[in-house]
Amino acid sequence: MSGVWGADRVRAAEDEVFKRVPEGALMRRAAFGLANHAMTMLAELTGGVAGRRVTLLVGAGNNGGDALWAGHFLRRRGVAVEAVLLSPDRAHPAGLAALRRSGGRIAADHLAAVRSADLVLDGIVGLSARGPLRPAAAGLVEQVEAPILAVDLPSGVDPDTGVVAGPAVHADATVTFGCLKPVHVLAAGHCGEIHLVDIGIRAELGEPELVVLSDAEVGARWPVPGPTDDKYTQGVTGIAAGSAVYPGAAVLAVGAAIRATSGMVRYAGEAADPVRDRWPEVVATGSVTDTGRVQSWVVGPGLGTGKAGAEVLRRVLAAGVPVCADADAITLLAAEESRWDDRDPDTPMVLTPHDREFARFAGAVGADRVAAARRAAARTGAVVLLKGHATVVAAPDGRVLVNPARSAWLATAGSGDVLAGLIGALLASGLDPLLAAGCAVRAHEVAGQLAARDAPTSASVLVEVLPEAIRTLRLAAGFR
Ligand SMILES: NC(=O)C1=CN([C@@H]2O[C@H](COP(=O)(O)OP(=O)(O)OC[C@H]3O[C@@H](n4cnc5c(N)ncnc54)[C@H](O)[C@@H]3O)[C@@H](O)[C@H]2O)[C@@H](O)CC1
Ligand SMILES: [K+]
Repeated sequence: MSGVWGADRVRAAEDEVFKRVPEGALMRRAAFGLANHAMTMLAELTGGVAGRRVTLLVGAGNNGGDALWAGHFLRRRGVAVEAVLLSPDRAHPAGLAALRRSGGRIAADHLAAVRSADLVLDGIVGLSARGPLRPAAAGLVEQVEAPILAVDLPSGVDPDTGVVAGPAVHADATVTFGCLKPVHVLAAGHCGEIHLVDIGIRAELGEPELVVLSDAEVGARWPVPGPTDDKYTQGVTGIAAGSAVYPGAAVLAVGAAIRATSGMVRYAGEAADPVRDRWPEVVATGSVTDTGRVQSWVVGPGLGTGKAGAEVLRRVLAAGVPVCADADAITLLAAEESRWDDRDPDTPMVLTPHDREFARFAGAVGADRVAAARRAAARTGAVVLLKGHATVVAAPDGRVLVNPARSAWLATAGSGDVLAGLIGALLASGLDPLLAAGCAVRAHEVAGQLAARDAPTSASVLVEVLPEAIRTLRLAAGFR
């Protein structure tokens, strides 16, 4: 489990450490780790470090200080280092002196320094950054052709929200210090490969603000049958989705639930025939009232937002079992406040909105996606899974899981139906709703990778590769 802490918490932890350790010592430790990664990158990129050139982009604060100190360590290993000082009067004095002592140069011609580099270190701004890159820095970054190693975080990306509101660094790799910050999981695409350098603040950080589940953790939690299990004891998933006009959503959600666990799946709705044709193992009926007992319901995909859909939602919410409400179910809940009352507030619920659906029941998402999801979860008493490139899953008690996307292949029609089916199956197995949603997102993501293999894919293929995705997760957890 990787913990993630915001800028304020990191600063507070650093302040605690400064009571015992001089400020400069922490920075030198950070910069030494940074220089090591720069050396590795240089060696990989150019087959050796002799005669290689590193250019430092140095801003006004300690982030620039890190870059200058790293330049000093690189100089000592024979690398040619040039520093571009974006705010010459405010460049970190000790870092600047160290770089000068070891023979590093201050660039007179900024453009030439950037263009001649084999590797560029982005020390423009770090944790105290506000807003996008300013024009001078943006102009230089645009001219960089060499790989960029971001110091702590890619400059121009908001440290706490990952928002990119204008020009920003697109790093090939990022070396961060002490812990992961929200930018690394919410804007992973701007960070490249992320390396963490320990600077001894972990003990002062306390409980993480966000958590990223690893493949191994998801694999370890994935429900599998034990020797005494039968089809009922593993949890029966009910799927109330699809319609005569839109049977596809039902077929996909049912398929995902079937492949997620070995438990049983029941289907209720107008698409019973196509569902049965595709998935003979499903017990399919026309209506939720005829369905036998289930341990969870998935309601919403392709359901429709008319009277019939509303009645299905009402019955599902009143069933007293965990519910994953997706798509049309969210729209129905948003349309009429009183529909929330059909739910027993103690029964777990997972809502899976994209931004537009979210806005319907909780207001505009805004720049801070984590805060928005947390707010909506607290208000509804449900786990809120806010879809996006990074998926944010918030529990009513304030816990938040984030899944940083590794690609965008999952942005395809029907992908959400598959996710809903997965969540339903994990809820039926008895997993805590936050974990059910978090584990489902991860499996969905891994399935997306396997399905796409660098070419566009489809939701049907996602369902096909689910067993392989679960196998991958379980392998990561050491199950063979
Ligand atoms: N506190 C410490 O001892 C340590 C700090 N570390 C480094 O220090 C960084 C934080 O340093 P600082 O708090 O000095 O702040 P930054 O280096 O992030 O920013 C410095 C200043 O840049 C200006 N600025 C803000 N947004 C800007 C923008 N968009 N464009 C241009 N300028 C902008 C502001 O005046 C800000 O105070 C961390 O990210 C990390 O790299 C590490 O050395 C570890 C130890
Ligand atoms: K930076």
